[in-house]
Amino acid sequence: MTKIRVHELAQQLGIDNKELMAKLQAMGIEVKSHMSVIEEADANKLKVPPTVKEVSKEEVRVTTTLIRRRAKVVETPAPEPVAVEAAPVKEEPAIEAVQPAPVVVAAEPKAPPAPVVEPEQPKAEPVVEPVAEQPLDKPTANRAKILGHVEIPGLKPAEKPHERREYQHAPAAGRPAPGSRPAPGARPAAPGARPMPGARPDRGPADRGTAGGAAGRPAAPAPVEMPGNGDRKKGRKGKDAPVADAAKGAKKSVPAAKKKDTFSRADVIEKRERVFEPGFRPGKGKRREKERAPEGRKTEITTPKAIKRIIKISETITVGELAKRMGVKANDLIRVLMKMGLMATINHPLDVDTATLLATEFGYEIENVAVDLDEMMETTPDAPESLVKRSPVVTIMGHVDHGKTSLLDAIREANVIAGEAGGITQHIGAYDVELNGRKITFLDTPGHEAFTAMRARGAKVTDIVILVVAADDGVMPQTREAINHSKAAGVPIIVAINKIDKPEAKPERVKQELTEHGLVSEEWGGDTTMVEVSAKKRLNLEELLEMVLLQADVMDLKANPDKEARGTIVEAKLDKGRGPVATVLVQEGTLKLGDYCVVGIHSGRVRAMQNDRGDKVVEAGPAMPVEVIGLSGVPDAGDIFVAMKDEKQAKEIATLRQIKQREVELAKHSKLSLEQLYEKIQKGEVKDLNVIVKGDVQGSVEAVGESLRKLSTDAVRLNVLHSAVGAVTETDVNLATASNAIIIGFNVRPEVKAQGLAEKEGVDIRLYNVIYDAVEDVKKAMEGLLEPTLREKYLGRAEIRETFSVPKVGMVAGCYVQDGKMLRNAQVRLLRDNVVIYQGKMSSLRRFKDDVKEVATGYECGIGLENYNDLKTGDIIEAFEIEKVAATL
Ligand SMILES: Nc1nc2c(ncn2[C@@H]2O[C@H](COP(=O)(O)OP(=O)(O)OP(=O)(O)O)[C@@H](O)[C@H]2O)c(=O)[nH]1
Repeated sequence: MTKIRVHELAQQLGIDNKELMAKLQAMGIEVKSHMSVIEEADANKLKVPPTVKEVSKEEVRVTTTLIRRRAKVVETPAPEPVAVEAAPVKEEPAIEAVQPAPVVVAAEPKAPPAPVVEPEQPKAEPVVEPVAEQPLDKPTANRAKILGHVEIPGLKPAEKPHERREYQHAPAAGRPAPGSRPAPGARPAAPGARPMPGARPDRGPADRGTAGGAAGRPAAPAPVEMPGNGDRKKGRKGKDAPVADAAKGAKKSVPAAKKKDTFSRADVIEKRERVFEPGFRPGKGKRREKERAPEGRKTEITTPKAIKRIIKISETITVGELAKRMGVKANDLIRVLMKMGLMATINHPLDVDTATLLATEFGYEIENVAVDLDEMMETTPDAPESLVKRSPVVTIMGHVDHGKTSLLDAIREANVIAGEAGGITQHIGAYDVELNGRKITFLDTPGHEAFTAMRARGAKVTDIVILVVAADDGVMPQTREAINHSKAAGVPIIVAINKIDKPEAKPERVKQELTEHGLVSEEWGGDTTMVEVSAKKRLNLEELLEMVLLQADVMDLKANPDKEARGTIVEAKLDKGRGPVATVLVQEGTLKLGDYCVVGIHSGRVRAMQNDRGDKVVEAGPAMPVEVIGLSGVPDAGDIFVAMKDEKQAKEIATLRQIKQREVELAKHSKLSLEQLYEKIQKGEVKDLNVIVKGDVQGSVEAVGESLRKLSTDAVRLNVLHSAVGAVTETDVNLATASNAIIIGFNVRPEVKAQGLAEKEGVDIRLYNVIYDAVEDVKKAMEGLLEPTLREKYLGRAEIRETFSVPKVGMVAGCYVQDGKMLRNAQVRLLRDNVVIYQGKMSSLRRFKDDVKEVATGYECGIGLENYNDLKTGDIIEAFEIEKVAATL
């Protein structure tokens, strides 16, 4: 027998505890307090009054989330007590007991028996029936499942959440929802909860009736779907599952059905494809099958057309770029390269041969466009009859202060004064002088530096060199350099012995000294023309020019003026008003106004030209210097100028050159190093080993030079191109670049700029302080036996500005770091006038009073040298590290 506590019963009856206790006592039931327990049977007696003053609730849904409930007392005649009892106790009431409840109250345990809805009861059954008849179960279930997540534009916004909620609740159909317990409210609520079927005009009267019934009640139809849901499920459970299933199907089919009305088939397919089944695209008949067919097929590897299998490169290409162009992974290329014995990264530049090997592996071909470029620029040799005499181009060289500039000026002025075109002379880097109706072109950049720099760029401009030697000074270091540079370029020399007006002038002594350098005067039976001149007094200038013309005659200088012009840039600058301005020395052909041209990496069109006197000219023939306006950029001195008729071609070449320049910079490789020497000798690439020797004293320079010359073999001839006392200079590096030479420094160091240039140009500078080592290295390299070398890495240099004597420590130098950095414990060299006077270790490096690890450029510091005290102001301390470099033979 179940029992119930007094307060629970009081709560159920809606009276307070005391009232209930009084009632119980009146009935003869003993209770002590509200916690006392009474029999259920006794309790039931209390629950059945002759007339029930029932507290019911009137509910009004104010908004979708808010329901207003008002308690109201309904005086109703008591229905059969059984049904009343069943409500709270029975969990699964029979379908017969289901009372249509006023809406949501289904959740209330005290659902009132509702006569209000009595008339609707018979309509409750048919509600489900028409839904069950919907023939949408199978196909719609599928489609609904797929499309359920898709935004359905045809659906009213209010219906969407509704729809979704139903879907969510559907799986709970098997168990009684909590809200479903008060069965009485169940079924009639369902149609109200589901306005959609009801909304369909073809739903049948029952449906409409139900919907109408629901609408007739205070509760709004839409929000009440939850209990309705549960109720319907209950109904299904209680009666027959198929009906419920059908309901479920109907439920789910609703969007599908709706969609049918509002969507085009294409919409659905498009969505399905986008959201669920990329690749799904039903078509009509054969087309559909055709489109679907490839899905099943295996991926075919397509072979590019033959034309696409050719990859054009310009000298070099990086691994990454090659991979991209072949459409393969860079890693695959790297793997193949490793098999070929080359460890490469993605940015590693490959030369044409390697790229060809690699490309062949992947079925591609490499075409070197650079060759094409050369071909494009190539000129057909001129027919002998087309060649006409041209004037010679002269460069003046000589030692400092021997009078180069004075001589140039004197020649020019004399010429101007001589009544030539006159006017104000312009500095354009080159000028013409005339003698007896014949022209001579002088390059206005005296010294061998410019000469060699141009040569290093591949330009061969000068026909004749005038070597100026001061009669009072004789042959000096730069005189020797000039001789060597001219010889290396294979340019004939005419010697101008200057300053003969000076009383102390000794031209004979000069001639004597020159013979030591292989220049023997014609007077003495040699083949070198020597003219005694005075720039100051303008003595023998004409004679000198005559000699130049004579030499030109001997050389038989000719060019074809009747073709597109070719020349060399002598000078170039960016003019604020005129843009890039370049002086071109036309070497063959005739340059005309309006010609298109390509110069190095630039192209352009000749918009204006003027000569060295500032006159506008419309054309310039061979050996004529002319200032050109109209280039796209400022070229470098030494760049080759080529005129062409086709603008497109000019632009194309310039672009290709830009690409090539970039690639060459990437592939910066050394011109020739001792390590590569043997390999190159073996390949037959090197027949002459050119060496430049620089040393601290003449004796050692000669000794090194002589020892090296003796290394010449039948296979390789060793040429000492130039040897001199002093540091390795930029000019030496330029000479080495131009002649593919190696520089050997004996007890000297390269100048900072020379070091940088050598690195840029890939010139090998070898420094020694034992002659034997220098000679041995070259010998071993020639024999292919060069062992791993210890190569030093330059760190920086500091100038000694002051010296201090520190007790117990010795001499310390107050230094200023000019370049790079000073590192404590680095190896150092002490240079006085670029000659090494000490080599050892740094013992201390300080800034103010603190020991520091490193001092950068632009800072001052104190440096002490290990066991060396002979420090002087103006000396240079050079710091370096020794690294081991494996010979790459
Ligand atoms: N007496 C005399 N002095 C001359 C003669 N030629 C040049 N000089 C003087 O020598 C000095 C140097 O002349 P430059 O023409 O500047 O010599 P440079 O070779 O061009 O010198 P750098 O440009 O420094 O290499 C000047 O003071 C000239 O006046 C000459 O024929 N006779």
